[in-house]
Amino acid sequence: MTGIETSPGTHPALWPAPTADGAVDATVTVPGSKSVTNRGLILAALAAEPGWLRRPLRSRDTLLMAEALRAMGVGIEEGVGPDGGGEVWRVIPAGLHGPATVDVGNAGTVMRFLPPVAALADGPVRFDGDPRSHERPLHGVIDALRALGARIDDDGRGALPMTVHGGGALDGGPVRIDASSSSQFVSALLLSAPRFNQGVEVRHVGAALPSLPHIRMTVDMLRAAGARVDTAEAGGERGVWRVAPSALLGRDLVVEPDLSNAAPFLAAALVTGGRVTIPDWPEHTTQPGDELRRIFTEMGGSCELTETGLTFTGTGRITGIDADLHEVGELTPVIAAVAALADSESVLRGIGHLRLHETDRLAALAKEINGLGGDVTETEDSLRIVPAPLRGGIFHTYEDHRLATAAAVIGLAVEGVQIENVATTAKTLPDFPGLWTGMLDATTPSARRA
Ligand SMILES: O=C(O)C1=C[C@@H](OP(=O)(O)O)[C@@H](O)[C@H](O)C1
Ligand SMILES: C=C(OP(=O)(O)O)C(=O)O
Repeated sequence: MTGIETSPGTHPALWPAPTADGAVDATVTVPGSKSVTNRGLILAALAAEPGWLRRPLRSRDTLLMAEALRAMGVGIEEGVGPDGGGEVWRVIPAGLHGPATVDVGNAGTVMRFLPPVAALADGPVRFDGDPRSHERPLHGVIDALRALGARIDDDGRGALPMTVHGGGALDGGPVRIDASSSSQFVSALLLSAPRFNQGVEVRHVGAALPSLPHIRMTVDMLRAAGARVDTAEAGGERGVWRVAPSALLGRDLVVEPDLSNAAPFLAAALVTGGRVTIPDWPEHTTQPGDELRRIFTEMGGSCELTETGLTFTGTGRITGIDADLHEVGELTPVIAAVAALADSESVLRGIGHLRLHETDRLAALAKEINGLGGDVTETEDSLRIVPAPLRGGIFHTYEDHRLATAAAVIGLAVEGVQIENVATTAKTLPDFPGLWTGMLDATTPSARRA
């Protein structure tokens, strides 16, 4: 399938993935949600008054977002809350200015959510990022912004690098886009739309739209900031979202833990027959990671949501799963890792769009799990994972944070897994190796398996 190439002998640092010598029994405080933090930053930057983000995620993707907004004139002060209770960012909106340059890294949220903001700036904003950012689809945002009145120079591929020539305002209005390759096209247009002269009406045309929970997150956060949004769920047309022009409120937003980044830790409970508690798991949330409760329960564990958080308990026995992950695609790598350790076959469906994520995740997962002796086959939009005895070896990660955390899950049960460039986890999870070894250190001898 799509070529995932590795050149022998050029491995950036290899991290020996720790094996678990017993059942984990730990409480793991997972840092804030990437998706909530980056939406929170945009909405606060576009508001009519200052706002706060409490417990924001401080990782590569969110720092790139903050830096880009600062480059356009927004004030973002990073500090500690008055009660000493964790990090707080104060966001002070200001007129949006160009010329500015934006480094998007390999952050989908930065490369898609910021061009509509840049269209409101009063000068040119140049966008560029990691080599992979040139390959990730952006046409939905570029074409839509042009249709809504923006001037954009790109090289004609509908991808980065590009310059958005902000004109100080944008007409807005109705627009049709094909967002089947990324839900972030829709979220991008909706987030800035209260500041467009006519708001926006986005109509998705094309094949099925992935990651609907992330669009719900956009809609919920817009409404919480005072925007008026019409959706199919509120009685509107299917595949159509309308945002009215309005001022946005400055909020005091507490960022939820990143439930997708809780995945490897919950998986550790499943794989080792142990128990992991994630504090502050929200009772209601739009984060796709909430689906892990159902998915990992089906794979053999059980979970309990209490005031302390979510406690997930495994039995040490893992059952394969047949699951459509179209709406929760970013959970796939860790679920695939667990499936590779299961005692029956798994099929993960509806995930063709993952070929356009940080790397081609279907090709990368198949190649790397098979490199350890696994039996994974890909179709254009699915993975079939058949149990097979795994052995140690190098797990390449292709600068994909979720490939690295997936490898760590396999490493719990398989001796000698070496993870290439584990530092790539910093895209969304600061100090993953520290959190991971901390979880394993907290394994109590009484909880260890015989
Ligand atoms: O809006 C968001 O915060 C996200 C939407 C999803 O993107 P796609 O729809 O491109 O999969 C998800 O995979 C990504 O990690 C975060
Ligand atoms: C797809 C992902 O990220 P991005 O926001 O870069 O699209 C992800 O985090 O799994």
